Amino acid sequence: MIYTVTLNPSIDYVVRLDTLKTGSVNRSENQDKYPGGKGINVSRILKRLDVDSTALGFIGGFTGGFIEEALTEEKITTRFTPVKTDTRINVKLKADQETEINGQGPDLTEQNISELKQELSSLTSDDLVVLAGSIPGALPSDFYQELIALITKQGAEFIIDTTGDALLESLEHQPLLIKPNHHELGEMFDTTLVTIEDIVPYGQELLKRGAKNVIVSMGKDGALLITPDLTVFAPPIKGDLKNSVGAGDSMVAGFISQLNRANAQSELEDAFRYGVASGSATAFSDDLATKDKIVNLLPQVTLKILN
Ligand SMILES: Nc1ncnc2c1ncn2[C@@H]1O[C@H](COP(=O)(O)OP(=O)(O)O)[C@@H](O)[C@H]1O
Ligand SMILES: O=P(O)(O)OC[C@H]1O[C@](O)(COP(=O)(O)O)[C@@H](O)[C@@H]1O
Repeated sequence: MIYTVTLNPSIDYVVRLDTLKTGSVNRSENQDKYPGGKGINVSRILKRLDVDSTALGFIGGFTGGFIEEALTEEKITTRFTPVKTDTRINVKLKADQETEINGQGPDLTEQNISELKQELSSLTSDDLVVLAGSIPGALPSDFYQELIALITKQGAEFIIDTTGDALLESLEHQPLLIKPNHHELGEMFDTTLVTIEDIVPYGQELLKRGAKNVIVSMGKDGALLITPDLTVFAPPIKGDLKNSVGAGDSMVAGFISQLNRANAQSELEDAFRYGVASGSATAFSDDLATKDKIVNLLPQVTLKILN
């Protein structure tokens, strides 16, 4: 079974307007509300690709209720830990540029924390846990380390999609996949990465530190897959950008959807192909991508083997 853990879910409130004038009253053209948070997005795309998962995490208040209902409507299994304060609302402003305001996160009690850990207490070596997104301020910054200890003790695998020290500290526990974007990768090493030649050595460094596979996403400039046996570049697919929120999560989900854990080279290449199609399909959609959109883009994915 695949479990996704979203410690800090959100309603993504997408507001579309022509231009955004700060310091003035702006009128939106239209707006939408979507269940969000990185693990939840992974569960939503997996479902669309006919792969079941169970969504875990902290959820609370009327905003949490909206998310649970939306996921139930999409037939996604949830086993969220209920908390007293409201799940955050993240504001995504789509004007000539995309601007995001991501909220803090709910207050959590010791009881909430142990209930979430309890959900991870009966994993087996057949299970894969996706840890994705920011850690709410109410939790210690090394909270993912605590979850990783629980997961690996039971022989389950994990994928982690987060940033900074939380990501770097996870590497020695050999995540099956990590997927920083090139800005996040640069920040981790206190540098700026632009070209493929800049990025590859840092991706390889993440492998050396323990990651089993690394994808470095580069937004409209494509993506790199770096494994111990191959380095592959996927040039960007051309299309009209509608919404880049969730493109990275879609890429992770597309990749996972094709893994049957044999880890063969061709399997990783196919998984990467699905990842790229899923990321781009979401970038070209208002909400997360549909299966049709992903499958239609697959023939446009080209892979350039760099070694
Ligand atoms: N404007 C775009 N055009 C084409 N593909 C895109 C675009 N934005 C994102 N993608 C695809 O989705 C992937 C993930 O997007 P990215 O923005 O890098 O992730 P994140 O949301 O984690 O920052 C990219 O590597 C690319 O394959
Ligand atoms: O947990 P964080 O880092 O605040 O990110 C949460 C936000 O990221 C998203 O999951 C989108 O992530 P990506 O664009 O990286 O795929 C939104 O749904 C959500 O609002």
